[in-house]
Amino acid sequence: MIVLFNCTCAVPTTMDSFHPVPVKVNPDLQKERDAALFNPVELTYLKDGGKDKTERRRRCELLAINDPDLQHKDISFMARNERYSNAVRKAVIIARKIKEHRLTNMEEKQLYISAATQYDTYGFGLHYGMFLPALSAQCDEEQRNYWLPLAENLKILGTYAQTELGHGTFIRGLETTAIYDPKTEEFVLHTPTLSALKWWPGNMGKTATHAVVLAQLYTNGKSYGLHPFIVQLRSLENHQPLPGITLGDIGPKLGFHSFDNGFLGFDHVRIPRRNMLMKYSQVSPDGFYIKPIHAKLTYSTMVEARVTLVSDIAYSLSQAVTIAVRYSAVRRQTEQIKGVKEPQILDYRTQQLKLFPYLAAAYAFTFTSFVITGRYIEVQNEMNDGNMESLSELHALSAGLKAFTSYVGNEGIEVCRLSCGGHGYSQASGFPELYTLTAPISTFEGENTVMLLQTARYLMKCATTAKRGLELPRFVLYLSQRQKGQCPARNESDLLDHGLLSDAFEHRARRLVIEAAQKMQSNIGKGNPQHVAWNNCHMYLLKAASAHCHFYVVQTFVKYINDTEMSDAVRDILTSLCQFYALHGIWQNAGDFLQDGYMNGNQLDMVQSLVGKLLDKIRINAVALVDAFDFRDEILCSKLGKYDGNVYEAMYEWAKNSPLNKTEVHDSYNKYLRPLMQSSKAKL
Ligand SMILES: CCCCCCCCCCCCCCCCC/C=C/C(=O)SCCNC(=O)CCNC(=O)[C@H](O)C(C)(C)COP(=O)(O)OP(=O)(O)OC[C@H]1O[C@@H](n2cnc3c(N)ncnc32)[C@H](O)[C@@H]1OP(=O)(O)O
Ligand SMILES: Cc1cc2nc3c(=O)[nH]c(=O)nc-3n(C[C@H](O)[C@H](O)[C@H](O)COP(=O)(O)OP(=O)(O)OC[C@H]3O[C@@H](n4cnc5c(N)ncnc54)[C@H](O)[C@@H]3O)c2cc1C
Repeated sequence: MIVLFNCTCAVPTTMDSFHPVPVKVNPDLQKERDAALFNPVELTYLKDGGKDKTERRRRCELLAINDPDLQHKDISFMARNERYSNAVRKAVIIARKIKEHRLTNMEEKQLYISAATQYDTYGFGLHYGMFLPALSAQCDEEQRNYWLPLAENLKILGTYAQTELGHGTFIRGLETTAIYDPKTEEFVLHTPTLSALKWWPGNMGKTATHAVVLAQLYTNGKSYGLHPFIVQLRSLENHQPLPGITLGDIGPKLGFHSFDNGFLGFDHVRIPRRNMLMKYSQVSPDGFYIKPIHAKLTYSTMVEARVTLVSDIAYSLSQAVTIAVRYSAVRRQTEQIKGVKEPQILDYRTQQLKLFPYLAAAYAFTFTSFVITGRYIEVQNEMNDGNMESLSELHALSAGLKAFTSYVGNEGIEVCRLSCGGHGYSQASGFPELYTLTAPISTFEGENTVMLLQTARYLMKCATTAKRGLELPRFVLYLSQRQKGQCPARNESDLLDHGLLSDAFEHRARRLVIEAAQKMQSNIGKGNPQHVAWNNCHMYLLKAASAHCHFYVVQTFVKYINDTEMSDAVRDILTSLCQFYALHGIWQNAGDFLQDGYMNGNQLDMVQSLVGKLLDKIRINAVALVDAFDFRDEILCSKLGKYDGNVYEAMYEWAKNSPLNKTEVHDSYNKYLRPLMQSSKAKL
């Protein structure tokens, strides 16, 4: 995104403050920073995993931000074709620069890419985000040695082609076929119907030369279900689609305008036998099929992607609250006392009630993303040793958390936009790009309702296991514990206890999981087949899965504060934020806590009163809390969320760049308006 305005008034950064020292900071924002009760830099270090890591991140970001080759006009002022072309141009430069800057570590590469692309999508997003992970996870040794160097060195560009026009969720129902022909030792890929066209894969419309294609495998006349194949789509000489392959862009979408999501059809396309990715299942030259050690290993690329999306949501939500909180500190509205300055909108309780729950959620999700990423790595290591025991647990956890956090994240970004009034609707705010980039996370990598139902399916099994007194994995161990009678809180100070708050969410999750399991049992008891009972119980199952994820996030937030070393000042504010996250969650879901008498009306009154009191504690630190996310202006890409708070100047400068302002009088005046207004017999 554009960097013109932000750089003009900058002097070099200091070590502790990453932000260029502006000529003048809006006094309202300065006042907020002066009043904060903790040093935001400390929290930045904590969030990044230490001062060294923060400095390394800042260095990577600066490499991209200061690079003249990566500059361009604001994408808001570009048409789709130009955006696509610009994204490809940048992707190519990024690849070259990563080498030049010798960024070898994956985290550094990601930081660099995210600073270089900012609010736009990355032109090789699917190549790095899914194609390479799919190859890494699904190729056998020999295939890895062949394909990975080609993909890593960008000799081929890939995508992940799973979804079809007729099926996205129900992947067992995908129609593309890969029929093995032992005579030639080839698979024949075919699209038998219109609904079998691959539809949606990113970077497929115009960019990719290859795809990992998910297709139904047939050999010796028998169907063996979905398997991954690597297929060349376009010529490496002239980029033309290869014979038998139909390719194109699916057209404009709500967002992702720089992305060429595509369609793909096969007309009996032959590929060598060894283009089936054979780490887990194989077809021998004579067509003999060897099945995988776990039936769902083909789905592993999606599990990895879902884990990553939890961090992405935390990042986007952090950006949204940074914009909205800073803007709310400098925006003044509605005189309260005649002649006295209008208050900062951040002082309105309603504004705080809009923003602070999402500020707290942004931190909660950041800490949750650390834990789930750690768990992913553990399970991955176990799987590399041939132990698949924890795959189901990881699937349930990642599917549920991806859905839970993206629901809240999308809602939060929209609430932040609304909280900025009219200016939130301008592209200058950054919200339209941020919202449309984040919105599809609720859909892709597994539609959210469907993902929560997958978590519920796992929880139902765990409830049965618990009932039988058998052992459960750690993250669902609470299901085997007895329900505690009533919430023991007698006064407000009891309700601030992290243990008590976590217990309340645990109680709610256990009750709702058990309730859903009972409803299922009674539905089946009435003679309903499993799938009918399941459908009848959707409302209980969804609630149970959501409550489980909510508990997981609260518990993770509490544990993070308990287990992490930090200064008293930072601990104090994170403690308030965590209390607020939990209490606000109880208040918003009061019915769940009252329904079985776990809490009573008096306790709920206290919860509500505490939510109000904690608003003050957060209010004084709100700007410092968003400063601690440490987004440079060039990354935030928002005129409302600028670090210096000089919002109106920035908006005016930005608007002047609108292509409509290129000429004083637009062409349409001479074409349409002038004839209309100057004709004596104008007909409308
Ligand atoms: C220089 C280098 C730098 C690197 C930088 C990197 C930069 C990266 C930038 C990235 C930018 C990316 C941009 C945007 C990307 C967007 C891309 C989007 C991609 C996609 O959307 S891909 C398509 C995703 N599709 C889906 O997710 C489909 C969802 N559907 C399903 O997953 C399944 O069909 C299902 C789970 C809903 C149902 O499956 P199925 O019918 O087979 O299963 P059942 O319901 O019958 O259950 C059977 C049992 O299987 C278990 N199960 C299901 N899934 C899994 C799994 N994944 N793992 C383990 N187990 C699984 C069920 O739980 C059942 O178990 P049970 O024991 O029988 O109960
Ligand atoms: C921006 C974007 C990028 C994408 N990129 C890729 C890509 O790179 N590669 C790729 O292969 N795909 C990609 N996809 C496709 C994406 O993965 C699918 O759209 C997604 O998995 C949802 O599937 P669907 O479209 O079939 O939704 P549907 O399943 O048709 O969902 C429609 C509705 O039906 C409901 N529903 C469906 N099944 C059930 C059920 N069993 N129980 C209850 N309710 C149900 C859902 O909850 C939803 O409300 C992308 C999609 C988007 C939007």
